[in-house]
Amino acid sequence: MENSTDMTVRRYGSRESVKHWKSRMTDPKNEMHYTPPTSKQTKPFPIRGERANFVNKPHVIAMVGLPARGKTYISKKLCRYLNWIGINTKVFNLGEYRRHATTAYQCHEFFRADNIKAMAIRTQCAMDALNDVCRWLESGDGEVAVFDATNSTVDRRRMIRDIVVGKMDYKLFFVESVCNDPEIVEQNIMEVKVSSPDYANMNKEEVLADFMLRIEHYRERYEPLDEDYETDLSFMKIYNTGEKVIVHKHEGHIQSRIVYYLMNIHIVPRTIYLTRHGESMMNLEGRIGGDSDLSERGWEYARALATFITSQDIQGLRVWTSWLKRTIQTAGDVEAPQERWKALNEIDAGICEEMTYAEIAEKYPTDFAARDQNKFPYRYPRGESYEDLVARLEPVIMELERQGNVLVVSHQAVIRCLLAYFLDKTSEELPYLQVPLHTIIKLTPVAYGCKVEHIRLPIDAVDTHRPKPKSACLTVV
Ligand SMILES: O=P(O)(O)OC[C@H]1O[C@@](CO)(OP(=O)(O)O)[C@@H](O)[C@@H]1O
Repeated sequence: MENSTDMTVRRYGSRESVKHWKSRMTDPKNEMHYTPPTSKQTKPFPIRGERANFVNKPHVIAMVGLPARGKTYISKKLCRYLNWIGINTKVFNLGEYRRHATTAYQCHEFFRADNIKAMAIRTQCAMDALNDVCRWLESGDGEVAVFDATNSTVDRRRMIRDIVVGKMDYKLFFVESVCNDPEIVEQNIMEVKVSSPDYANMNKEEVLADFMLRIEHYRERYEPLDEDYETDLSFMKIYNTGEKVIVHKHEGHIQSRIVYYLMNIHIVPRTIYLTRHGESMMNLEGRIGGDSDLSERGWEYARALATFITSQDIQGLRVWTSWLKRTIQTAGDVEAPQERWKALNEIDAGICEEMTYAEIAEKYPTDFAARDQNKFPYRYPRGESYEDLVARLEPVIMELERQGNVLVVSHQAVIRCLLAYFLDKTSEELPYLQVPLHTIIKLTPVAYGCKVEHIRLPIDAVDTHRPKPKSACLTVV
């Protein structure tokens, strides 16, 4: 899956915190107390669901570790998570700068410690990447930049600290991935390095041999992070993909969240199955929310789902449903341990619960138009927004990251939020993701992303998807 670097799309979080921090740094009159930004008041309509800002000083997360230790995997995953919770994050991968600055990769010799010419290019690339990191954070667009490189010597980390902390006064947190299990390293090389542009013309065996030598060149100079030596640095060290974790001097909310998240992820292969409940009585009437029973066809789907799951013979499967009848009925015949999560309940439509879209448009035309204009932050009066839902679902994501095979039976809006996390979708795309009834969405982790399969079971159902109107002003029901 591609890492999202699209800066034109505003992610869930507000950038006001960073802009405000910048103005504080540049305005000599400014005291250290916080003045809320005023620009929110000029938005086209009040964004009632806007979440609290998390980041009031830009952060650089710098990876550390020998090649093939999962640094890029961690960087991309962390970036996806932070964007999903509303913190605008981007990965800067040093390998890409190096490929850009050099002609086609020849072999491991390029990485020898005594290759002076190559070393000069590599140092320049690191400076260029860091420059871009700082420019991006300075522009106010970004909140967290992940610097994906080996950063494997004390000297390199000192240079990063001098620029990031000394010059820019940003926060800096190092994440080191240590792996001494040769099987994991080899698996990593075979899964991701063989398809690297560096190795376009080599077969798998040649790639493995070359990459092992590349690692040896790095190992000659490798200086792992050490709390007794680099005493001032904030960092965490992850051993063997999470077997052990050490945290040193982490500071503040954002670093705590990063530590907690990275402590929960694992790389054991598994599959996540997402499905909505079977068609409900309210779906048949075109009504949103409520707690109705399944329709005749919904019950049929429940039976077909159980048969499908049995046919897949999924090891250690767990089933999670919401607290609402339609999901519990749908999962009823599935033979696996079941858990009910209130957090998986459908979006609370507040005063619009159990109404049809046409009724809402007639009774609350202003609200209806506001939702069409900007669906993600729109909060139903006395109900929830998609943005609220993402916050409510964070513990579910964290637990999904810890688990093996799971079948989640939930609702249209909830599954959109979960899908957005796994597929790295923006807040604009999220509320319009297609989650049809009577369809199982199978997610299998591959390399840096997820493979998605839609398995439609052959039982008819109504279509509850309401697409984004062409013009938000001309709302058509
Ligand atoms: O955000 P929109 O597109 O309105 O979709 C969410 C709606 O989907 C529905 C069906 O219309 O979900 P579900 O049937 O999965 O419980 C409503 O309950 C919910 O309000």
